[in-house]
Amino acid sequence: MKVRFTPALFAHAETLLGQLLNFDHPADAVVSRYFREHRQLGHADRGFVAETVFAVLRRGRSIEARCADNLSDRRRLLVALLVVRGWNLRELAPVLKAGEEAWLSSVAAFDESALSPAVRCDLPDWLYERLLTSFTADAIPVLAEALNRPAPLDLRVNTLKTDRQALLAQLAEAGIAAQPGAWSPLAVRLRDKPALAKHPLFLGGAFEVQDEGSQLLGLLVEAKRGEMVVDFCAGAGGKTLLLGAQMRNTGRLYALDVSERRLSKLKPRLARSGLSNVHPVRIEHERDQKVKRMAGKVDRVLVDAPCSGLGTLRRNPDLKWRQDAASIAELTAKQTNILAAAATLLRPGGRLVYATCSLLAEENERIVDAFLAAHPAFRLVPAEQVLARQGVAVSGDMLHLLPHLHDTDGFFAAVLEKQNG
Ligand SMILES: C[S@@+](CC[C@H](N)C(=O)[O-])C[C@H]1O[C@@H](n2cnc3c(N)ncnc32)[C@H](O)[C@@H]1O
Repeated sequence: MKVRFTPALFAHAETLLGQLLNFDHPADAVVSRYFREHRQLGHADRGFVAETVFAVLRRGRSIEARCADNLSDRRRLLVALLVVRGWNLRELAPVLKAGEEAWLSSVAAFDESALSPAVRCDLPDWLYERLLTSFTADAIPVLAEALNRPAPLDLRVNTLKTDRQALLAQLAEAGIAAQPGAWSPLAVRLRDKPALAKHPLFLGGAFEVQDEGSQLLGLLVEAKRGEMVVDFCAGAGGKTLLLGAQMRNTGRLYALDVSERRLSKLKPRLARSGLSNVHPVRIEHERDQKVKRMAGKVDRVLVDAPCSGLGTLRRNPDLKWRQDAASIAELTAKQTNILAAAATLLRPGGRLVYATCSLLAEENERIVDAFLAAHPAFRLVPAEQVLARQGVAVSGDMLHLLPHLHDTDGFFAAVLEKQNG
């Protein structure tokens, strides 16, 4: 749908950007609140405003460099439209003021090659430096380019209600263009971004919205019928729902989280899904008595740990500006403690999957390596073997999903098994 580009619409983007650049709340929450407060904005207007302010968040450093001494929220937006979204001066004309056309022509001719690599990649210096410990200097711009693009919309078919082929046929009938995902046998990728919240297929529980990479983390658990399974950091239950369906709605699946607010978002999703084997449990912290009571009894545990979320920059570009070395250090301490506590739940022979949506080695393999060094009863099971059994061809002992290689969000996962005896 083509938007009617007017000074009034542009002013909405400017006001919203001003709020976002305070960085005091997550960008998606600020955007949702703004749209709730401005209900007169239709679907296309919202799409324009959200995509344009997100373009500024994604490409903030190079946009600032182009603006140089002329920096303002208005100019950030004009540069984002011209350089990031590829609008031309004729398309921008309805909002341009005197002198801005000439200024934008000089901005378009700006030579980025003199900028530092971190600025060219639109990454903060601390993050660029850390990525250099895992990626080559040639790979980081390719990774950054993928992270700076909007994510596609993926669905996970609910196998309790339907199968992928049937869902694809129903979506086609409803005029929604879709294709099977490239990796997950449960995934459907949509061509566009239709509003789905009121769609009968969604309300009937045929699918949930879930990035294809996130689905692979759930598949690594290989939860089976009749088992006792714990989703230790369940949040709003994106992965809980997949685990419950894998268990064919049998056994017991505990959805733990410290946040009542997040767990409460699981309730309507459970109702749609048709699952009745899920038990949401609010815990105070990872050493809660409710956790201790399950020690040694559980077949499988998923630890989808709280993390920097830097693998999700396609959706949450503000995260790179809202974190620093100190917040990462706090997270790694938390991840270490949660993993150690969650591991106590397993029976001998049981399996734990440690997962994050981070790109940083210190939140990922370093946490797992330290855990294995301190817990000789555990061994690493090659992730590629577990996925190959389910028809997924991704290589690596530990799973690294990357937007520039897999066209998913960035994810990490390791499968750990507790030895018998
Ligand atoms: C990455 S999110 C989980 C997302 C969720 N698994 C999903 O697929 O939608 C991490 C979750 O860990 C929770 N968390 C933080 N500290 C925790 C702790 N000590 N024990 C259990 N959960 C915790 C957070 O509230 C958050 O919901």
